[in-house]
Amino acid sequence: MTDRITSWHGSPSRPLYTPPPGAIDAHCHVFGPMADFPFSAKAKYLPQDAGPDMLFALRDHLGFARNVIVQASCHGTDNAATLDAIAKSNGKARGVAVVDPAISDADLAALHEGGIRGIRFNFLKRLVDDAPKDKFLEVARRLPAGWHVVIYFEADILEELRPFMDAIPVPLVIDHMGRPDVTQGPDGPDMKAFRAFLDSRDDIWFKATCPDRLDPTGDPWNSFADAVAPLVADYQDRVLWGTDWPHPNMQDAIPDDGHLVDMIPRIAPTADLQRKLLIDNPMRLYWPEEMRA
Ligand SMILES: O=C(O)/C=C(\CC(=O)C(=O)O)C(=O)O
Repeated sequence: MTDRITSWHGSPSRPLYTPPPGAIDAHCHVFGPMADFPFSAKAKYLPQDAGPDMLFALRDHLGFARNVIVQASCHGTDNAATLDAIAKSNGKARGVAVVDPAISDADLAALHEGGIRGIRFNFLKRLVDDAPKDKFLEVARRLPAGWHVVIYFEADILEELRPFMDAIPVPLVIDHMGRPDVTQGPDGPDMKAFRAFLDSRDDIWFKATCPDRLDPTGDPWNSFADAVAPLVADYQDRVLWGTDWPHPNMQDAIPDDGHLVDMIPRIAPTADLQRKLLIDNPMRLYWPEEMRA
């Protein structure tokens, strides 16, 4: 691994769709800057810098108000870059950390202070060397109050992960719907299995994200729109949306972020659905104190 890669669009279009005021991009990342926050020795990709200034400029360009920054695997379990971006956001960002499962309770509390509200378990073999379920469960059982667990896996291991996920005692948020094959359509086996999983607990949330990763037909990602719109309609109180900027590992098919935003009205066609997807749902997970006010 030598060359640093660029996986994001240099001049994304302005979306045709205007998000409602207060809209939240609930899945994005920061990379570095490397001089301040070196990448992990175990990183599977080495990106160019994509720090908080760039993220917040994109947020404004696309018409969003807040970000949820998810620790990317290239930073390993050192959450300093994510915490730095949250600290620079003037309260407009919160985050999801990746931790060493042996983390102390005091360090978890410090992450909470820094704006973290969940931890991520990544089961993609191309991104992480190992994913120790027993240790993950142990830390999931002692998270600060109100936190959740984000899980990233591909559709072919959903069933295998079920006993593990069933044992996690806090809400689950599934990245990119567990990467279904969207070309199977809304009633295909992958979507059916994911729906059965969602039906097993009412505290499983998911991100209706990443048409660029999931739809091989390419922009405008019609298969994604067809497969995902019914899921959003049927589980409208537990779905989130995000850009996935800076699109780790997408250097060979970089999406235009403006076009990604234009997917929103196709999967959430009414103002009511859009408010839930972009504001109410992410606020409940990441800024619950403002919901109670
Ligand atoms: O971030 C994503 O949405 C997806 C990723 C990267 C990733 O998860 C990570 O680096 O932690 C992927 O599929 O390569």
